[in-house]
This record gives sequence, C-alpha cells and structure tokens, in this order.
Amino acid sequence: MFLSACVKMCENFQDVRKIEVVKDSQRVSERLIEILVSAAESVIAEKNAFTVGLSGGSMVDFLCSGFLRREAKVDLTKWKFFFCDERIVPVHHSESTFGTYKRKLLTFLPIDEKQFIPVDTSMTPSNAAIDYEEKLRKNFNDRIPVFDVLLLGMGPDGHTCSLFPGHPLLEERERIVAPIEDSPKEPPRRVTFTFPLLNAAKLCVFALAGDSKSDMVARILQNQEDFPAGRVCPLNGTVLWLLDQRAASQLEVTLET
Ligand SMILES: O=C(O)[C@H](O)[C@@H](O)[C@H](O)[C@H](O)COP(=O)(O)O
Repeated sequence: MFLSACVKMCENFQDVRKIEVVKDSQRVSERLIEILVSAAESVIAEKNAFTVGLSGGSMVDFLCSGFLRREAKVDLTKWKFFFCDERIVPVHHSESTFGTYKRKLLTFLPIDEKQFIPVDTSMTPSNAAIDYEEKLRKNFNDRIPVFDVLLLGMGPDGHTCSLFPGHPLLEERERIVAPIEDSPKEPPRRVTFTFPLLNAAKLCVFALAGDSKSDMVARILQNQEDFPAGRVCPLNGTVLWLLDQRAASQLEVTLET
C-alpha cells in the first residue's frame, strides 16, 4: 500500500525527500527490488551500465529476500556494485560486508564476482580509503562519482554508512571516501563514503523496517532533528525513505486518496 506522506524539501538542498510506507519488511524487500530494477532499466537503456552502492547490516537480507521472492528474472550483467562503507577486516571475516554479500547474494544471483568493486581491506583504513577513491574515479568519469542508486541503512543513533553523530567526518567536504578508526559500531576500523559523494547520487534509498527505527525516523523526518541519515539529500537527485509501517509508526502520515 502506498501511503504518500508529506513530501518535504530537504533543508539547504533543492531536492525532494520522498517517503513510502509499506506493510512489512517483506514488502520493503520487494519494493526495493522493484525500485532498483525500474531504475536500472532506464539507466541501462541510456548508458549500458548501472552503478549501485551497497550498505551492510540488514540491507543484505533485504536484497536477498527481495531477489529470491521476485518471479521475473532480472538481467544483472550490466550492474556494478560498490560499497558505501566497509569494515577493515578480512573478506572471510563474519563482519566483512563484501564477504557477507559473497556468502549470501552471490550464492544464488547470476552475478559475476567481478561485478563487485570491493574495498582492499588488507590495507590500513587510511590507505584503503585512498585506494578506494582511486577505484571509484577509475570507474566513473566524474570528479565526484555520480551513482545511479545508493542503498542505505540507518542505525538507531541516526548514523548511515559509517558516518556517526558528532563525528568530524560529518564535516568532510574534500574526500569522497574517508577512513574511520573509532566507529562506535563494531568493528571500529572502516572506510566510508562521505556526504559529498552521497549527495552527488541520482537516487539514495533508505530501506528501514521494524520498531527499533521508528523513533529516529520520526526525529529526522518529522522533527527535522540533525542526524547523519537526515543529511542525505542529493543535490540533483532524490532520497527515498522506504519504510515498513513499524518503522513509520511514529510518523503522522497522510493517506493519498
Ligand atoms: O556496515 C554497516 O554497518 C552499515 O553500512 C551501517 O551503516 C548500517 O547500514 C546501519 O548500521 C544499519 O544497520 P541495520 O540495517 O542492520 O540496522
């Protein structure tokens, strides 16, 4: 069910923040794939390529469940997957985001591992960030890479990627990928996209489900409190908050007739 909520102008950006509320987490998964496939069809028709930034956490399960439930097969051969953040651990480590996607998504989706552009986690966070920035620039022609879609999560403290409340990285304006050595969310050593890169994207999608998200969702979307996830407002794009009813339970949502 599409409950079209208030459409808010993001502060300081000329873009529109959109909110879509669906029944439950399963429907979040399904809608996520529908949105991705629809975006991919139009982008590939024009550019013959499609770039996606992946987050860790529950995003992996949303994508696995969504793709598994989808009847119509999707041609993913032109899709390229990058990581909005990554933990600096070996890829076989249970906390590796790329490792988790390999173990889950790659086991059943017709995707070649070469379609993933992983962070080199054998390096220090600082060198891995520099190296990943170079990898991004090689894959995009833009000074600041313009992703077709960035898939984002949000922690209960309002963080997104590895951009945490009160962290100096929130003010980073030069680097598009930055190291962090003191992530309050384990593991502490990571690399992360920064806001200049996030807000250059054409489409950012937050996929959130469950009661644990509802308080922060309302603080950001309704009370306009300043948390990292709320600072995602693409300059020339759209940010969609795809929520299940539990994550949206504290929002005053208007029903669209
Ligand atoms: O690798 C990470 O830690 C993620 O990129 C992180 O930003 C995640 O998206 C949020 O912490 C939400 O995680 P959940 O979706 O699991 O709540």
